[in-house]
Amino acid sequence: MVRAVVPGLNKDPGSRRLRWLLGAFLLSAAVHFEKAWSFALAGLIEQATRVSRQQVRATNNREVLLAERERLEGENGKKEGAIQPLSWLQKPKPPTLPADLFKPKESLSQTFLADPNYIFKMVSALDDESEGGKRTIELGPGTGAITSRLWQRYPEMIGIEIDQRAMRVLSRTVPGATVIRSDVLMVNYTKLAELRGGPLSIVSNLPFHVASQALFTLADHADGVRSAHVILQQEVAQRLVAKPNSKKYGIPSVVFQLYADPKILFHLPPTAYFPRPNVMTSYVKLDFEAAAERRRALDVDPRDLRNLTNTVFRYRRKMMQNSLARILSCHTTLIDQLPEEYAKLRPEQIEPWEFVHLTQLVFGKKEFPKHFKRAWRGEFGRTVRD
Ligand SMILES: C[S@@+](CC[C@H](N)C(=O)[O-])C[C@H]1O[C@@H](n2cnc3c(N)ncnc32)[C@H](O)[C@@H]1O
Repeated sequence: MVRAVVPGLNKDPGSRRLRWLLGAFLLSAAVHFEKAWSFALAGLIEQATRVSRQQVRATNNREVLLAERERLEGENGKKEGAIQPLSWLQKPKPPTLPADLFKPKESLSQTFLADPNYIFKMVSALDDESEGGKRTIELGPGTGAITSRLWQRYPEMIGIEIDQRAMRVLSRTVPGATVIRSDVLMVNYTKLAELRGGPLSIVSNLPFHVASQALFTLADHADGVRSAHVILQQEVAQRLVAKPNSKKYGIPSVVFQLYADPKILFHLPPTAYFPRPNVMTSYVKLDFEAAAERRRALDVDPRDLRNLTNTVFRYRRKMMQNSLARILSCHTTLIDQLPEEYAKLRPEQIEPWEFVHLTQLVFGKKEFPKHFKRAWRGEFGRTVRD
């Protein structure tokens, strides 16, 4: 065959090797051509099969969806009607952050408010009257969901944020706002109030992991704080307002009902945030100004009051005489043993003002002030023990 294709090769005896090479080349070309052809054929077949499989799947989906729609329409009494697009069954998408924002950190409790209606309601509830709102302080402004609206109303406000990434975004979303990089637990609110010319109005969607600590920090600086409007987990909010003889009654109930008048203003569902928390939340007002007179009349060292409540609530199920035994034996107190009226009670049965009385007895403070008794008489439906 090679001789026929290249006739000149026959005459040259030295070209025998060349003839063999040419023959081998033509043979391998034929084999490769066949292989390539079968590959191409296999590819075409595979693609055709995939398309038909997709079609089958799509048909199945459509049938399932239509069947589901008919079922639901039947349940709702709508037997007939125009065919709706299949997307009607899809759940609404949760709100997302704009593409250029960072990934929220769980360790910083970064659940950002995403519902403008709740933000509007939150800001509307504020009543700071300082010049330009210079005493308005936002704790943890994050990417500026609240700040952008707050700043329009209070251009002299200050934000306190720990995350530098959030601060970078804030400098773009609310360029005019002043934000300090700090930990909200480390701020000296008394000093800040002095610098801003009076008690502060705090507003915050508090990071959950430090929410209680942040509130106790504010209580420690109660005279430097006018009010705190804060979002808390509903569970924590309910503990602030719980009354004696209930499961939720505890240390926060005693401290904040004495130091600020806590009030739940409204609740927010998880859908108001991105990412969604798996708990309900509440917007709470703590009115430190309204409770100022009472706070001053308490006449106890707040640390003593805290020490006592912490001790007794650590042993919720124990009677006071047992849980306080160690304090009574360790400290030089005005009393050797608890008065009868308290001894057999459990901490959850004792009202906030009675904890003040107890602190004064145990830690040797002044006589329980008469006007204080009057102020509290009947407020919790009980009369003062004499
Ligand atoms: C629940 S997010 C609220 C963000 C924003 N205010 C909003 O509502 O969308 C809490 C914010 O507090 C910040 N944060 C967390 N721990 C903090 C701390 N110890 N001190 C200051 N800011 C903190 C987080 O970085 C985050 O921006």
